[in-house]
Amino acid sequence: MVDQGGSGGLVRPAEVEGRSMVVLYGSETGTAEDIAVELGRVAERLHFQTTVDEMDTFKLADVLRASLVIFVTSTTGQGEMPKNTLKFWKNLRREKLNNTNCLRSLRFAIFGLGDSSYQKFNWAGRKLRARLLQLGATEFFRPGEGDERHENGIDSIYLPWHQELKATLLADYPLPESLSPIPDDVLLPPKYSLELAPTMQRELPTRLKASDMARSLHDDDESRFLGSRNKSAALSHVDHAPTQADRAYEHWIRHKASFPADIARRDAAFERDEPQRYDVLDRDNILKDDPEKYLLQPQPACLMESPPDYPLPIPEGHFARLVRHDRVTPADHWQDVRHLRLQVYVGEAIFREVVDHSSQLTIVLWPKNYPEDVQELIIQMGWEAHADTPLQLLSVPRALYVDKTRTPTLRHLLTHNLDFTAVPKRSFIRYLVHFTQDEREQERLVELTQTGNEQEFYDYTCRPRRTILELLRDFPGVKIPYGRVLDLFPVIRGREYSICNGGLSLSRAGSNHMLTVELLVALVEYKTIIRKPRQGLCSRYLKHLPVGTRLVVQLNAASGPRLVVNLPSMKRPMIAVATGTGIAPIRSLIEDRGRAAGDTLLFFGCRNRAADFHFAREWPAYPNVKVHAAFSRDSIEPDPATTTTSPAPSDTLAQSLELVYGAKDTVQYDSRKNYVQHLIRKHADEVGTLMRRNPIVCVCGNAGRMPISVRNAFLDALVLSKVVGNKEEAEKWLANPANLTFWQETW
Ligand SMILES: Cc1cc2nc3c(=O)[nH]c(=O)nc-3n(C[C@H](O)[C@H](O)[C@H](O)COP(=O)(O)O)c2cc1C
Repeated sequence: MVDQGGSGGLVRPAEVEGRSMVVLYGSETGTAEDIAVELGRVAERLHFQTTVDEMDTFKLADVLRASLVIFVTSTTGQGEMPKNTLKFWKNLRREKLNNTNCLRSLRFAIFGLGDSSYQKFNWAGRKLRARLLQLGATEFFRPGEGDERHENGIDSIYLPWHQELKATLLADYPLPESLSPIPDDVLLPPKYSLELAPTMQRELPTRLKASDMARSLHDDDESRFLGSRNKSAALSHVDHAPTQADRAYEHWIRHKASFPADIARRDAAFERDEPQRYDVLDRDNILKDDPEKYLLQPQPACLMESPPDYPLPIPEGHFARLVRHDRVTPADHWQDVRHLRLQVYVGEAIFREVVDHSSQLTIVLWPKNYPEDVQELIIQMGWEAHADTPLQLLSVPRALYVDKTRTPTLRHLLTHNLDFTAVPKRSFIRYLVHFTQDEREQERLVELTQTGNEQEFYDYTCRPRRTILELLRDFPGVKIPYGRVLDLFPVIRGREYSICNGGLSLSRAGSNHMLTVELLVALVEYKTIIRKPRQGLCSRYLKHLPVGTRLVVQLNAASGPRLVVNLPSMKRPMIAVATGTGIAPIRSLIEDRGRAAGDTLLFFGCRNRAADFHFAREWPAYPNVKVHAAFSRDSIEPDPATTTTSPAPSDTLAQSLELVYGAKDTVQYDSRKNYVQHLIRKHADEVGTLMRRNPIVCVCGNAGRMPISVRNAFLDALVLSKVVGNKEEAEKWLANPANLTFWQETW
């Protein structure tokens, strides 16, 4: 019988004086964090007193207290440090530390994670390492650089690196004779823990327990209100009786710091109202202001029971409500793209900032799990008896947002906080060996994670994008103790999207300090060898999200320079390149710059004119915006400048490039394709004219090849339009910030 709390029969690391390890990570989407946690486990097995945490939680002085420090960081943006390292990194870069040798007592190792399709491969790790060495720190082990592009992903480099690290640690920091390392097959105590709440606490939320998980937020808050009213009545014998709706609403507001109560009261009417379903058609310019509404298909029917829209206590979060949800690509198109509109309460300060400055914003949404998936997992694991019992959380991962004013249940954590539809990591599978009595299952789980079987592990997990829930279905003997869920399951992370509107369309509903934020989201769906279509958690969540759903979101400034700061910046010419949903931040910029903006050249790439030429009907409303669209799957349209006896337009271009470069193979030019880079070359004269006028140049869309091809096309266009004489000069010209302001947002 597996111990459900999961705390029996554990071996703890011994306390050896002066033997301590700190593992600090910087991570955007959890990969580096996972590796840091695994390295922490390695250190614990070698009896180091170990701490694993985000870089930003540590001061330099704290770092110096540990005998050894391992840094694990991914690279984000264009060679940038992850968000949760920025404070630490800023401290480390202070000028006054230069030439002080202040880190001479620090002994460190570093593992960087990156993707070699980015120009600045692993730059975060490299920058960090260079600075640590500059400040006198000593590297006790060679640096590692994992590459997502490698055949087996980061593991191809990480696995041998961490084996070697382990051997180095044992050799250079030997254990006292009385101690030996804790073997890999022995279970360590959980890092995070929870237990059933004491009976008194359990009694308070019984009304919550009894209610259905799919209830609305109002019901939920009402229960919470009634729960807390019972509690205060028991304590003070005072029982007020305001209307339930008012109390529930007040309760909701008071718990959310970023939403000032006075604004909340004023906006109470909005909260109670149904979302407006019909346009007032006699409003001026309704068709012009909202043209996309009249092109779209009806909102898809919600086929699944939605997760409850309980608001998570997200730091610096804002309340939002989904007010429109449309699929914008035809049902038979390969890609399901959604246009969402949210009303977001931001408070006066942020509202002013957005109105006064630009809307180069991103929005972060936290997806949730569907009740039917949660129920399946509960049954599969045999957690029915405890699923709705209030829990006491003793220690939780940093990114787990739970409302401290209530005792959550296991079902609540599985719905709102834990991601069991993620692809299982190796450490997860290794853990499971302890939780099945079936020898064949144990054998198979060990086999999957053994050194040398990386290919098999990838074939089972990453390639088919098998989820944790599916893996658990394959191993019915595995029964994870509920006490281990925080240790085993990854935390649901927010997903960041560029907003796709700006200017007045963002802030016109401004009387209540409410922004109307639009998103253009391509739902991620894969076909793999597993028959069931694969979906990312957020895509699955968004796909069925009904209008009216309430969410808590974060708004962040997008990376890179502010492009619309004053009138002169709006009057600057702009060359924008976007592919697919990369048009989102560009549309936002175009709306911000308004109709009197400087000349704008937009190169847009998608598959078909009819299916995914997003916002096509809006562009003619902007007199200074000229659009060149490349439809990669439509046959190339005939160029009126050429006759049937002339070479195809692309061939003509190839010839002119040959003239410039002297030989065909010196340019990466594919004469039979129709992508944005080909249009940039084709319209080199227009590009050159704007390039001469100190433009803003933006590239948004897929990471990987696209930005590199676009850059090459710009180099060619600079030569073709005679801005410079040759490609070397073009390289220098493009790199000089005096010639242009460059902004890239790729993902
Ligand atoms: C938006 C974005 C930007 C990225 N930029 C870079 C980059 O400039 N250089 C690089 O080597 N890798 C880059 N990567 C790859 C990540 O570093 C890599 O996927 C890593 O495994 C992510 O780890 P994390 O989940 O801990 O953040 C980028 C990934 C994303 C999603």
